[in-house]
Amino acid sequence: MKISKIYAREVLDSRGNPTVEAEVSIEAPIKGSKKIVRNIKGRSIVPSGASTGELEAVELRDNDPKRYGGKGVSLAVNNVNKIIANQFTGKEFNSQQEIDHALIHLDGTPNKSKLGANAILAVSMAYARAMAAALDMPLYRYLNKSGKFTMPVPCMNVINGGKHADNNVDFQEFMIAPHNAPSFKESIRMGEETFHALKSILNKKGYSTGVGDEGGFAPNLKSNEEAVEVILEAIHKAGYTPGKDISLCIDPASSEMWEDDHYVLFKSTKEKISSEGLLKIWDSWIQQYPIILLEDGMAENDWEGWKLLTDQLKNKVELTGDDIFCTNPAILQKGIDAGIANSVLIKLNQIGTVTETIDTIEMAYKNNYNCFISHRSGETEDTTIADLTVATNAGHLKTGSGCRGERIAKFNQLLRIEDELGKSAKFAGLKAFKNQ
Ligand SMILES: C=C(OP(=O)(O)O)C(=O)O
Ligand SMILES: [Mg+2]
Repeated sequence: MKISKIYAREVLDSRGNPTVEAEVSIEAPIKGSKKIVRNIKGRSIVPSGASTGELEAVELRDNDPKRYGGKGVSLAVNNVNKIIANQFTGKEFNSQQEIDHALIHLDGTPNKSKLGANAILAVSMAYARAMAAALDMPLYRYLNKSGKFTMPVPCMNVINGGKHADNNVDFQEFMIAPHNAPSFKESIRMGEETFHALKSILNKKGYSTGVGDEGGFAPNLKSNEEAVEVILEAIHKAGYTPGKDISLCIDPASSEMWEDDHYVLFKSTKEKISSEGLLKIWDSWIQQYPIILLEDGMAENDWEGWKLLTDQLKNKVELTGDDIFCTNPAILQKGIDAGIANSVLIKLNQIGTVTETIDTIEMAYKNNYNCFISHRSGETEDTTIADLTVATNAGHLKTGSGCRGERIAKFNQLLRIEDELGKSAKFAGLKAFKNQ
């Protein structure tokens, strides 16, 4: 189908920073007629990270201090409106791969630094939406290749720390995974009930119930362990059993704690820890607490630490690589060859096209790695990741928790998808996680 228009504008993300929204219109034939066409428009918005991996595709920002402190996206928007629109309007593409490879070629750099991954991904995702609409199918069907659909366990980030909150908690994300449920709908209910119980526990203890970037609470606590302990208390208070009904996932975002050759608990005690020391912490946490997934347990530049971590814990929990892989198939291949991690975090804007994201997912599956689909800390109402999770049968995703609209948008989209699929979609449950 032919592209009739491509247009981008600057809109806002959940931190109030500008980001790129693109609209792609295509000429779709009306059923039964080859000549009469209708214009179908797809629209999508790109999210933005704060604790980013060094090798992520380039998010093009203006660097003009007078606009959003240098974070404007007018260069990326112009690249869509001037360069991509000029090249692609009137052109016909036969598949998502074809347009995405044309975008990669037009950019011509290895990390999408010329046009910006934010410009490229906005167009790639908007094209996917336009195509899905033109083919009269939901996005999750358009992105699906297997004919099978799985509803994911929502890993809900209920305590925020690290770079995502102004508190004293060093580790970035403390998530609950309500896996002992018959459906996504019930799983979300269990998660939200726990979230509400956590709020009342924090209140009673005199802690703040203000929230961080991803919607989890962001209290000042006595220690990082206390974050886990109040969550376990909340699971009990909500009427569930930790480990049996709801387990924990942790993303300490270790790259943020990495300084040359050691880690620093940069927000609490300022203590310095070696890779071996950090591994000891994870090993004892996994023995003490019902943790089923540890993301970025080591830093992106500490491949030796990652190897130690993988060798010691790969048969116990899911070890997900975020900053270390950056959703990049070439880097993931290196990780597979080196025996690092057993799961990969999937963020569309780390790599910059829908096609490359799916390439990474397929490579992971072929090598017996899990895929954990993820939002960014700067999000919008765009719900592409909800459809992507169901389409790729990833079985689990993280998209924040209970009280911020840009996170709820993904939950609501998953509720819609489950409702629409009815019995044909199975809830992933605990087996979505490696080693469970
Ligand atoms: C979602 C994350 O944060 P950000 O979007 O800030 O990279 C993460 O580190 O997994
Ligand atoms: Mg992470």
